[in-house]
Amino acid sequence: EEQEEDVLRELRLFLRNVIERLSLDRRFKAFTKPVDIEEVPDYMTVIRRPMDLSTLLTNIDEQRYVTVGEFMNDADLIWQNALEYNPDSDPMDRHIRHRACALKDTVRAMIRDELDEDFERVCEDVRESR
Ligand SMILES: O=C(C1CCC1)N1C[C@@H]2C[C@H]3C[C@@H](O)[C@@H](O)[C@]2(C1)O3
Repeated sequence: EEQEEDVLRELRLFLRNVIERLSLDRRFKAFTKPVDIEEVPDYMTVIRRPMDLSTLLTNIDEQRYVTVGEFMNDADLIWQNALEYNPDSDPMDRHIRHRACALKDTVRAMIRDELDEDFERVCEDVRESR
């Protein structure tokens, strides 16, 4: 009912704000758009579920996330894929993995610091009711 739509609208606003702030952080520029498969032809053979900040934003607007947990499952793909595709000891891979770890920690800190537990519980109740 209306109250459910109010909760989901507030969730979308919170998640868009998280992505906006991540996208402004220069460390995370490589995560803002899908990996260019012309530039990296084998990427799709290694990474089954590509993800990036712009795709997260599209998913929010398409109302795919009813809980923060569902959003986190996709957000985690961004850094997990980066660690998987860039595992080598060369400086470029290490640089990407450092930024991937920073992205992981930054998202978790934002959620821990800014998401009310009771609000997430209401979102989970909405999910269970559907
Ligand atoms: O994994 C990634 C992105 C970095 C975080 C996501 N890429 C795979 C390629 C390997 C490395 C160097 C360039 O070839 C560039 O195309 C990529 C992009 O970085």
